Amino acid sequence: MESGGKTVTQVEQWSVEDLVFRIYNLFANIPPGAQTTLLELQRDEHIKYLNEGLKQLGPSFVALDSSRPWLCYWIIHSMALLGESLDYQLESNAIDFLNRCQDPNGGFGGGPGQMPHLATTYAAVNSIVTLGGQKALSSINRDKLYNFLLRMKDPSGAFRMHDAGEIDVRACYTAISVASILNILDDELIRGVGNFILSCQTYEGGIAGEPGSEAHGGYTFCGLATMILINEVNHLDLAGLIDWVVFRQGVECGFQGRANKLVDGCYSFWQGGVLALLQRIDLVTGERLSLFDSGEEDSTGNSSSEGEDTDGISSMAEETCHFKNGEQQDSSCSVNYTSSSHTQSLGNVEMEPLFHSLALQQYILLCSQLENGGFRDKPGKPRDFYHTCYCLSGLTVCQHSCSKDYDSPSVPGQVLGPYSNLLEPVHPLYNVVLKQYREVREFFSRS
Ligand SMILES: CC(C)=CCC/C(C)=C/CC/C(C)=C/COP(=O)(O)OP(=O)(O)O
Ligand SMILES: [Zn+2]
Repeated sequence: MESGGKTVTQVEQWSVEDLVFRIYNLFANIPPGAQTTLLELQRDEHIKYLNEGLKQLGPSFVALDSSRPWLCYWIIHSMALLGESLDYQLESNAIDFLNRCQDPNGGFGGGPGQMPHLATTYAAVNSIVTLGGQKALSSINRDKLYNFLLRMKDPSGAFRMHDAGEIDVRACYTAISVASILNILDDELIRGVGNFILSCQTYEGGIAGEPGSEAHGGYTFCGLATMILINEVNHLDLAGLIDWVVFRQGVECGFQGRANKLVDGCYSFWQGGVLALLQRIDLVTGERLSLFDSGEEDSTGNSSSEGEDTDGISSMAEETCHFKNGEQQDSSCSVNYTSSSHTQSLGNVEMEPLFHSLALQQYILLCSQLENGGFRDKPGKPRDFYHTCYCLSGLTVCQHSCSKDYDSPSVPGQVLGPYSNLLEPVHPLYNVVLKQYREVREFFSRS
């Protein structure tokens, strides 16, 4: 087949410029009916690919031996995004397997008997939350997990990935995220984290993994989500952050992770998720940000100070709509950007949607999706479960980017391709599907 002067066999070697050309050509030359087919999410093929992956997670599986909870998360979360439930036996095997990765002194390792690590703890906890139900949720030893988190805390307040391991923004995010979702977050875990993240925001506006390094989308997501979870997001230079991240969406329509690098499907979530969070800061934190800035009282009549307000965390995690004149607006309230604190810090500029969501969906569906299932970084690269998870996560963030709150039905115009492409919504702070997030909040609010 000829397309734009290149044969299909050449497509896999196409450069970024060729990709743009390909996208334009596809839409210029193909009749409107056929365009929809090209943009169709290949649900059945993705589910087949993911199910095959789940079956391989058994004891004979040796690849990525120290990242097996990650494989569980990437596959189980992808299935949940597609609205697909797991086979009963596979689900039960996954719970047992993750339980065997749990260290007797708290936290989860990369496999049974491996030392506990914050990244695999985050992956295991998010997998268990996504599996849901009494058996899965009660398998987490929260007391021991809390002790593990305290052990990972450096005297500076930041976290190490593992015993004697590196201190970085990922470690802070994974620690705070699991503590928050399991309802064990307290002042001691929060102490010093905000200052560490602030020291990682660079002159470019994005956030680096550690002080002095280059801003990167993966760390920027981790840093921003952490600052929201600990109720200190107003300390970041939000105008600089927005400025950095909006320029990471390239002419190819996908996102790059850092300046002067190629776009990659996985940044659809890391960078798209940053924008989803920034757009919703008002929604997730109420008007507390502006109240912090001015030192005024909050809507409940309490004057708040940052860092000590754990109630702010739960109110945010329950997706509180913003309060006006002491009255909580109902769930139909609209997000009023002009009244939000971050627009104040931007000089009251009225905010448009922060990224081109339809264009990003186009990159994900046309360039990252494989017809026979799975997603990849870009054409020419093979599919894998990591990219499948984060391309699907980016897709749902796009589809719900204009919703008033996380689980309002997506506006049809926001879904590129057929409406059957619509995925389950996620809670963007944790990247777990909203339904499962609700279940875990309810489950652990009792204890
Ligand atoms: C929750 C959790 C553990 C999050 C991890 C976040 C994440 C994806 C961090 C990215 C790390 C990084 C610097 C990659 C650069 O890789 P590269 O040089 O191959 O890619 P690039 O050229 O696109 O920058
Ligand atoms: Zn990638």
